[in-house]
Amino acid sequence: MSTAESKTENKAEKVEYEGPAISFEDVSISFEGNEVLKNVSFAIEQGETRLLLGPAGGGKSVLMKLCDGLLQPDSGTIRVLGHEITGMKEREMFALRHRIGMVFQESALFDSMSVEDNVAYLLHEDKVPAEEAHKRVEEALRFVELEKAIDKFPAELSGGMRRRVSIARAIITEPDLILYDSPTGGLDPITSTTIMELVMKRRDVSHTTSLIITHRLQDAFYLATNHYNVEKNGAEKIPANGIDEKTKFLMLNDGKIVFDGTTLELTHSDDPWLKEYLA
Ligand SMILES: Nc1ncnc2c1ncn2[C@@H]1O[C@H](COP(=O)(O)OP(=O)(O)OP(=O)(O)O)[C@@H](O)[C@H]1O
Repeated sequence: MSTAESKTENKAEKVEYEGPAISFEDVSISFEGNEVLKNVSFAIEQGETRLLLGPAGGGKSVLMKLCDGLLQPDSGTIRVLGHEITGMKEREMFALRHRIGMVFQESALFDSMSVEDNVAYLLHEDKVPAEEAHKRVEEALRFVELEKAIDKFPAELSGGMRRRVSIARAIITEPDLILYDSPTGGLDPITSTTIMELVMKRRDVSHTTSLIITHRLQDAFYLATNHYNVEKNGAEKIPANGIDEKTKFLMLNDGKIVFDGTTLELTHSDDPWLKEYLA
């Protein structure tokens, strides 16, 4: 069986669509007169992993919330997974959100629920039978290597474990797109690396399109220069200083796109602002 065939089989309900996974055309949004995104346009192709970087307050989280329909722009057009979501009714957006996994900043788990119920949250909403839900939770927890924590509560987990649970929750519906908002924020460097390995595994094993906000340049370059090795169950440097062709960068500064391109284009850029940011 070819890789493409086995990939389709593994996906619960893969929906085919034309065009990019995400596209923004001339999108602007303000809060109380403060223009946070200014005529932003870009596209993320299907299968791509896009790293979203830039100084604090530049509009990264706002951009991500627009992708999930949690915010609506003042002007411009946003398409996600083949649908125009600008002006979309909440009921339709709700259905589309089942195809989008979101890993929120600081994990955003429900403290009063067990790990199992946190991970199964969307399945319970969809009234998936208990036995099937339990099987899928086990599978998702296996992916993040946290099967043993299934009966624990968030307060009993470390920050890194909570982040793993939130990744398991995001992948439970086998989404076509994953949005990670600062998945390593607040974690120590070693734990951050293990979380980035999971992001890499999702990229290289499931080939899920993703958008990842990160404040840590080293995390971004780790993802751009390593592949996930299934046999070794870990990251491996791409030989000969190679880079992952599907991993690209998007930089936001003060509400404007200041870079949109490949790792090589970024590292070879002569733009003074970029050079200083990367220094
Ligand atoms: N709901 C909101 N109401 C008012 N202002 C908001 C709202 N959401 C975001 N902002 C403002 O938009 C600007 C951009 O915020 P955003 O969180 O997108 O930045 P960011 O690039 O993600 O920053 P960080 O790296 O610190 O997470 C900030 O000035 C913020 O205060």
